[in-house]
Amino acid sequence: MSQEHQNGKGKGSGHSAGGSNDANGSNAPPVSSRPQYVTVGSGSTTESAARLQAMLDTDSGYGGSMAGDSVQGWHPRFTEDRPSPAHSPMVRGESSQAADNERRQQASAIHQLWYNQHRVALGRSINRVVETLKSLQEMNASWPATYPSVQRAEAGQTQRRDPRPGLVHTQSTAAGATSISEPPRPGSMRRSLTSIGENSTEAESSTAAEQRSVPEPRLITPQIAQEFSILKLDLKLGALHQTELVHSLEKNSIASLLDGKISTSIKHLLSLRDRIEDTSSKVLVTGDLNTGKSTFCNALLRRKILPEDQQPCTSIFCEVLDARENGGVEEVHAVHKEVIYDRHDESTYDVFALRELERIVTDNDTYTQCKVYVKDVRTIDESLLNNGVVDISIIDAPGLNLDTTKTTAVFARQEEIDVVVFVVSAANHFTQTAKEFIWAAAAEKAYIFIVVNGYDNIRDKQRCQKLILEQVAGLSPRTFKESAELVHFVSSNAIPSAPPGPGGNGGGSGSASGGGGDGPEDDDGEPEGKGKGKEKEKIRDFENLEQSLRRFVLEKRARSKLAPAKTYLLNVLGDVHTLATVNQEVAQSELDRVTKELNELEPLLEASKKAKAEVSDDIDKTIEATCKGIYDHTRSTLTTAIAESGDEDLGVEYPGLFSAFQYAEDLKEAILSQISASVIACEEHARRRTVDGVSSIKQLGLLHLGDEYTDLSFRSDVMFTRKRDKLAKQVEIETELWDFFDWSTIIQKQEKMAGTGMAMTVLTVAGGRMLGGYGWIDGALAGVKVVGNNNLRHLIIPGILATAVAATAYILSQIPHSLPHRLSSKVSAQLEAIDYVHTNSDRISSSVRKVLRFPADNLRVGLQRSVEQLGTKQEETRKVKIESEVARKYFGNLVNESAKLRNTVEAVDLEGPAPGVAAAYDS
Ligand SMILES: Nc1nc2c(ncn2[C@@H]2O[C@H](COP(=O)(O)OP(=O)(O)OP(=O)(O)O)[C@@H](O)[C@H]2O)c(=O)[nH]1
Repeated sequence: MSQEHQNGKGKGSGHSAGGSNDANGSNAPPVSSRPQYVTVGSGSTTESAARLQAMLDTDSGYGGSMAGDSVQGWHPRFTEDRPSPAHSPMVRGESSQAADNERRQQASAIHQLWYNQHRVALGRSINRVVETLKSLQEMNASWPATYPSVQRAEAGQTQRRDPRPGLVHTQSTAAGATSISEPPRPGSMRRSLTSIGENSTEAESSTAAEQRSVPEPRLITPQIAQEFSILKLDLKLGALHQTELVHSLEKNSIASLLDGKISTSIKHLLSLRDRIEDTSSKVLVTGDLNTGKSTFCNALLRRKILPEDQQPCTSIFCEVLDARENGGVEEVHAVHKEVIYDRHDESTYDVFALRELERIVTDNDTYTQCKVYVKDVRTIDESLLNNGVVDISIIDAPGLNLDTTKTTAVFARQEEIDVVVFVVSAANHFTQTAKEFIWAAAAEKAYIFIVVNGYDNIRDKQRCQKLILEQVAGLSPRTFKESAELVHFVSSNAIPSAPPGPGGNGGGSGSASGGGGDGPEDDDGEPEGKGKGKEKEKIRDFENLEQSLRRFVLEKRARSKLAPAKTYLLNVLGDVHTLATVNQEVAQSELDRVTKELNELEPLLEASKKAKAEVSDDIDKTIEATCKGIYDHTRSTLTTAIAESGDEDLGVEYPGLFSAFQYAEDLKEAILSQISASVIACEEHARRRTVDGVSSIKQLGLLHLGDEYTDLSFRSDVMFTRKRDKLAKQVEIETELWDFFDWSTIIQKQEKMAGTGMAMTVLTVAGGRMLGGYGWIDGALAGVKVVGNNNLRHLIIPGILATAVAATAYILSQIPHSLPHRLSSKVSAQLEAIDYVHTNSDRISSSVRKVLRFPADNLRVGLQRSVEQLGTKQEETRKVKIESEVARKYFGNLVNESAKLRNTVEAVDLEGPAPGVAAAYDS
């Protein structure tokens, strides 16, 4: 019974790529660009089927319903080389078969509708999640997201802080927030202990409780860290624990790792989107060596296509596809090693005839896999390769052994593999390799279709079933739960098959007709009727398997095709939700922190600005007042010192007349050194005032700058060392003879004495004034008057002499009294001439000003810097505040958005049966 290729025949509306072998899909569909549902069968579509068809046209997800969304629409490539299949001709004719066909059509249409609704919903969700992830990536670039990390309870470490630009930034989390309401995660996420000691049920004494170190509050519990499934960072660097690594890595490194994870996730989501848009499905048949995998595939195809042997022979992956995908030509494409197969690029494979397959399959040095294009000998009602809804290819994998297990596991993990059929020998049960493979595959695929082959060899069939099912329960509980559908006990070699040649037709659709030539011998030696009965039973069992497999592939396609997308979406959304929640908290705590910081900064800055202005004024005033005080003090001190220098006891002994000049020199020196001493005293005074001044500036600095104030070392002893007063050099006074006569005193005394008696005058001159006074000449003249001229003539000479002697003696005796005054007056006059007092006062006060200005300027600079620093800090904090506000808003929205998206994705119910489908197939 060969299958006819019926392009456009018997279709409600044409298949978009019906009859087109154009690889590029250039043959646009005649009516709409969307592919349309293929009505199969006799062509007699009923009203209800037509209605369903119409629904599919409007809500197929291939076009209309997707329009307006950014969901990727129909891809022409998915229809390429996929002509509509022929339907089984009506043999039984008439009503019962027509009703049967219609029922199947309806079931298929309903299923397609149901499937498409879910597909569109998931497609939309994928797009939204991709957009969400992209925005998260952008946010992560501008505001490095905090990756949740676990604080180890036993470590009791203080939370580490991570520097944000210019400011200290909380790395992990805000203290206090101890938990996050985490939505339930998909899958069987196991909750582990939250921390050491938390599960301790032992009673503890109150003292122990007091002494026990309280673990720091944690925002991220270990469970949450564990629950990261997609965006979990793979931090396997060195011997550090993951959480320690999260802490030890810089925040930006974490952010860039996260960025990489997000990119990978986006890529995967896009490939998942392509995958759910794809109408093709792949079934991987695998199992232990020689368990009858090839025999089983051949039985499914009802043709002896794949080589069967009693010894292991399949060494490469053989993918059996409908020949219509190869322009209707039956042939083998043996794919070269390490190339990606492209049917349109012959350099990627070698072409062989079907009969050469056995040789290729055993020659595993040249090829890694081959594509076997075969014509389907069965109608679409029975065919597994093409059934009008989906194109299925069957992949016969090499038997599992040390060399192939890994390859097959990798193969099974491929996204294109919708169903893994595991063939196990009824006699040998599951080997260790088989168990390991199923464990691994079950984690990936959730359901495994198990074929227990060679059931004909088993005598105690019930025991075999029991033992196998027990093992399945342990290996894949979900598969076990649906074992009626997913675990089948069959004898593949009992299925009649056609030879491999072109157009070969083996058992055909009427396979229930009984065992063909390839059927096993009735080795039980039982009567023929009973033997035939057994054969029929084997065929029925196999047909049941086929129906289940079709259901599994078709009806539960949603699970195999859409479930990975749903699971992945839920996982990624769960991760995004966790990240968003954590980062919302972090952004909030960051915002609180910077807001507080800003509130504190503002008055600080104001105070700093005010202090800067005030302190600057204060300092200036203090310096000026100090300098003025020092100037005045110096001036008055020096003036007094100079004025009184003659009155002081200068400590110079009068050595006598003969050393009068020396005496004058000594006196001069003593006067000068006395003045110098008072200069030094003034300097000392100024020094003390300067020390006070410097110290008060320092106090101001400490008051306004605190620790920021840099104290300058001030050495008061160095003051006035460079510009010393060189008084001796400035004053040059010659001692003159007249200096020894104190004319002013003499004249003064003479004035006082005027008006007294002559005798007294003479006596005075001769006696009393001998000791001092300058009026001796007047006295002498008065004496002349008294004595008379004659007497005078006798007296005059000796008198004059006596008087002169007396006067000289007097004058000389007055030297110690008169000379200091005289010299002091001369020094004073000369010092006045050189403006000595002012110069020194100015020198000292200027020096003080200079010294005080140094710390004052330093303080001013410090205050200026403080204002600038506070200003910069305020700017940065404001920036961080804005960033944190944006981040908090963003992550807050992301929390809601991810939760909403999760609800949408969770609402896509792939677990329940497609409406009406089960009933349609229950026959
Ligand atoms: N009795 C019995 N023999 C079977 C059954 N299925 C397959 N065989 C035989 O088991 C042998 C191995 O079958 P294959 O299909 O080559 O096994 P395989 O698993 O494909 O082998 P490799 O891929 O090479 O590992 C063949 O001789 C088959 O005829 C069955 O259900 N019952």
